[in-house]
Amino acid sequence: MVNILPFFMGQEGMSQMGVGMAIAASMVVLSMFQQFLLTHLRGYIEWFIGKLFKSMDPNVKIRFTEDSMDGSGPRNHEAYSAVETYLSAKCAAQAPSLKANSVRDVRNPVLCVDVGEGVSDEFNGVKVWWSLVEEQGDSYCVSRKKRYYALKFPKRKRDTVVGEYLGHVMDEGKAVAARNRQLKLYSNTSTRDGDYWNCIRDFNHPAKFETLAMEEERKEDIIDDLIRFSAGREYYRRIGKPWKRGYLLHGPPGTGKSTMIAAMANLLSYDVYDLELTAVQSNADLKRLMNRIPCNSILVIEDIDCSSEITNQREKNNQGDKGARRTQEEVTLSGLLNCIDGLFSASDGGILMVFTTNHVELLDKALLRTGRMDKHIEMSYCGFEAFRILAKNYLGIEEHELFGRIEELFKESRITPADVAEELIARSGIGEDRGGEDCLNKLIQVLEEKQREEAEAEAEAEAGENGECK
Ligand SMILES: Nc1ncnc2c1ncn2[C@@H]1O[C@H](COP(=O)(O)OP(=O)(O)OP(=O)(O)O)[C@@H](O)[C@H]1O
Repeated sequence: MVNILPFFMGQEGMSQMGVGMAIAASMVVLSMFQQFLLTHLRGYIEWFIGKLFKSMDPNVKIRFTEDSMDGSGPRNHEAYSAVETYLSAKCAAQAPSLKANSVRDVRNPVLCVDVGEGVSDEFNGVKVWWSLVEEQGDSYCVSRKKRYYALKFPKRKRDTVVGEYLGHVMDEGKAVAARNRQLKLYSNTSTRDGDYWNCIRDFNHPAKFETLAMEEERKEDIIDDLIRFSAGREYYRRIGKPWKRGYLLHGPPGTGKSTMIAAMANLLSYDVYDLELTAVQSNADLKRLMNRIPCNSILVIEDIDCSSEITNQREKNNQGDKGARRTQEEVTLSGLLNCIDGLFSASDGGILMVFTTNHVELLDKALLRTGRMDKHIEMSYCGFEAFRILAKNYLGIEEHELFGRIEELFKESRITPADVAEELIARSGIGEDRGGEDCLNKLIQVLEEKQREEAEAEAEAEAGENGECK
């Protein structure tokens, strides 16, 4: 192709055009440089101003992120959940806008603040402020929003907040979560391959200590003991003993032993491991089962006297009638004692053992001793104080003119709380619907009847004795 530009523009024109192009190019380079410089300078200035503001800010901020998107792993989520549960109680009272989250294995929905909302808290005189923040995800995952709880507190209180308050939030959050947990009931199953625990169902027994018919003072003593036990992490660590405690509930049938176990589980929020001793095949299987009981659980062995190998075995051994017969394929008293002694719980929580029997006199003394059965509770016939609780539970009656007569009768006749409950329950639609007063009159009749029977039995026994004497 022929270059015709010099023909039209001449040599001078050409050199002017070269200068123009050079100027244009340098303008472009300059503007690019300016843009580059400005962007970096702006970034630097922003960073500097941010730093300056931060250094002037009298508060410190800590983030608790929702999940491990930042690579900090599952422990991060544990802290987030603990904060959320801890704050749920504060939120209910303070936050204007709340969200209810349904959480797996938790009975009630967990309330939390809505995004952008906050709640305040106070600890040892230090006021702190919590808020829930939501941020857009990073460039790789823009659609995924990132959430975190931001804790703001005064810089000068850093030691108290970091050193004490955060530990308090974690402990309290975990404790609240444990309290709200859906309890489970487990039972042992025997197979050809050995024995194992089977979750039968959710444990939803409604029994509570408030509704348990028992003298107030004894109830308070038991509640106090249980609460001290469940909060005994430091105590058991200090004295160097496994975190476990044994209860023996003894008394006639229908005096509330099973009801008390349910009340204990509900009070402590412990799962229940109901051990059917007669179904366990050997000492080795028993040991395996016991070792699989997690902390924060109640191990229940009901009617322990009904296991023939367990009751007063030492006496039998001394007489030599059982020792020779015993093989490895059965649970023995010494096997049970070893398992109880070897039961070990981690420092995360305790294990409560509860044994029940209708015949405490049949139990071997080795089983009854402290360390195995630390607290013996006699569940006995219904007294007037216990009756008052039942009347309140079943009839909603706290005072009545018939109470005087009932009190007198309770002094003279023996009736179990289960039998009293049976008389009072009729009003709640089970059986014929009687009024509260009718129920009390019926109870009086039953008590009078019992009194008569007991008097007759006594008279007969006396007559028998006199006859023998003659
Ligand atoms: N102390 C009590 N307080 C409240 N209710 C009770 C009490 N004792 C018994 N009851 C009532 O009687 C029923 C039977 O009681 P429970 O099964 O707890 O007795 P138990 O002592 O375990 O009997 P068993 O030795 O036969 O197993 C319960 O469902 C409960 O309604």
